[in-house]
Amino acid sequence: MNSDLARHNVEISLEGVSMVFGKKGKQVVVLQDITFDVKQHEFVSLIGPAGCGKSTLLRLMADLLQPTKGHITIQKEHPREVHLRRKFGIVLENPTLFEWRTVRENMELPLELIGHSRALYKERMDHLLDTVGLMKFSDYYPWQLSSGMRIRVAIARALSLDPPVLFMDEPFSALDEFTKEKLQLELLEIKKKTNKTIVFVAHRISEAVFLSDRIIVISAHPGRVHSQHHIDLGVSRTPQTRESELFHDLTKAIRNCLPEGSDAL
Ligand SMILES: Nc1ncnc2c1ncn2[C@@H]1O[C@H](COP(=O)(O)OP(=O)(O)OP(=O)(O)O)[C@@H](O)[C@H]1O
Repeated sequence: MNSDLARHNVEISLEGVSMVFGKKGKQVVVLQDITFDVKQHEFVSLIGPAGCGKSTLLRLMADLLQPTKGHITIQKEHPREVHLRRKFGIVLENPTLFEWRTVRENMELPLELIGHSRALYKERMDHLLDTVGLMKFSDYYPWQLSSGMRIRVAIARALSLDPPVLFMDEPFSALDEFTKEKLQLELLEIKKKTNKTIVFVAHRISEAVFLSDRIIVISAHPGRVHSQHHIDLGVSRTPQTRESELFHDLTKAIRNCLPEGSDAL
């Protein structure tokens, strides 16, 4: 691919991004000189030792924080502009659902916030409910759902305005191993159906390898891009993919990049 074409495909771009927390005299440089691109429709995971700044990096991209230095663009625009036009969705760890609203009503919340008629979007909501496998549960309340189903509602809510980009911060970390693996497979299905660009803060190396097209390893103190790894496991990943030699080799290669004792195992 020539460089013009490669640039044309860029969805998110970070250039020389640094983040310093604290006031003068007691400043902590959390991220330093971070530069990378995320291509349209790519699934990119961030991984690194605890406290290296992965969530901070995601929050900078999602306009929840402003960088001390450097530039971030999404589709060549400032994240603020993109945020205002609701062109990305976010799913955080332990997402909050409104317990007095049904699954469908929780998903409709972003539409209501910008004054869209719910009736007009019924078809889209039906389609989304189908995409996340919750059609039969649309009238359930959050307290009637399993933890995995609650996360599926949060993903559907983040996609309700059909944004091209989805940011996810360790969305599965609180789930048991069985539910986590099921949700990872479902997320790949959702990705296939919706073709979103996804930036995902991963809890485990194996999770990042299973889900991603590319993994960016962040080193700590300060957080910098340590290395990037293309994950050539193809588009049709199944539970058997986790048993393959390539999967084990990729996981091992990334583990070897992380300092000993990192909790991202
Ligand atoms: N608003 C803030 N003010 C001051 N320091 C902060 C703030 N947000 C994050 N930090 C600090 O920045 C560092 C990076 O935090 P961050 O949550 O981004 O790391 P992380 O890699 O996502 O960690 P984990 O893997 O444990 O979730 C930590 O030392 C944290 O204490």
